[in-house]
Amino acid sequence: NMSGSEMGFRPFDPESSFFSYPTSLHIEEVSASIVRSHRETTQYRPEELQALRWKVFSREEIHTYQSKSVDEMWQHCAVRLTDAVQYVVEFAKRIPGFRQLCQNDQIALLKSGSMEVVLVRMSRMFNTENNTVFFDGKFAGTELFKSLSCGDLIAAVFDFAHNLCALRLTEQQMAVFTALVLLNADRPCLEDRERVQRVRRDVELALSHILLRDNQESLLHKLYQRVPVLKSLCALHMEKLRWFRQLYPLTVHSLFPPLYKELFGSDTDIQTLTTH
Ligand SMILES: CCS(=O)(=O)c1ccc(CNC(=O)N2CC3(CCCC3)c3nc(-c4c(OC)ncnc4C4CC4)ccc32)cc1
Repeated sequence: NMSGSEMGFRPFDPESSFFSYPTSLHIEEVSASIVRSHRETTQYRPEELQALRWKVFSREEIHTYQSKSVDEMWQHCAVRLTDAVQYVVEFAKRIPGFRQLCQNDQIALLKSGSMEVVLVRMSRMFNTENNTVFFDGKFAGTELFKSLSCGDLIAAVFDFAHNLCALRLTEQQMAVFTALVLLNADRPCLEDRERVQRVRRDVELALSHILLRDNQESLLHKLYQRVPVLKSLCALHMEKLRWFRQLYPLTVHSLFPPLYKELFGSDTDIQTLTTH
């Protein structure tokens, strides 16, 4: 039988960056570490969401949300979104290799990728039977968000969540896919693209490895097809955010969570995102 090196599995030597194939053991370690980080940084476990499945908002509760003013509802949503983004930041920091990227690249990846990961994670909190998403402790339909006056955005978000939820990703598949969404070497203003690409490659191998093991290789294509939709959702969201900021500059400036400036402002304050 052939020896290890003849079989093409050179020992993974982190120094030699030229021909270093990660061994399948290394890829297993990368997957396991990402899945563990995912489990530690998702606010609700699948079984908890399953138990809450039929906890939907009453007509009165929906009415209360719908009677909020535009800026009240945006503020309310902003708090929920910031909470979700904070968990994504924690997840990113635990992806093998992410912390080794320079701080500016970590921030650039989070600035452009954290909302996309929030949207992907929303699909695990979606109930395709009654088209509701888990929000504020119960499952809500699109009508609950009426006072945001962003019907097209909310409809598109629900549509995306529904389609992704229908793929029935396992937690492991979801974990590695969200790590891939973050480790995008094409993001704007990256200082060391090759470095991001190298970290990404191990995660790409991890996803293919997991899908192969689950006998679901066809999912890879379907997942990659969803990435441009994610991008367009975030672009639509940024459009709405600009519109909202024009109407309610004070709200955005004073009441939106501090994370706002880092993720959407120009001056990137490194503190909140990368400390604690
Ligand atoms: C990132 C921190 S920040 O820079 O300070 C910041 C930046 C932007 C905003 C304003 N956008 C906003 O609040 N949005 C947008 C969207 C709907 C379109 C895309 C995601 C969304 N979604 C939710 C949300 C959910 O948030 C966790 N969870 C379940 N469902 C939903 C709603 C059905 C969409 C809750 C708020 C929310 C607020 C704060």
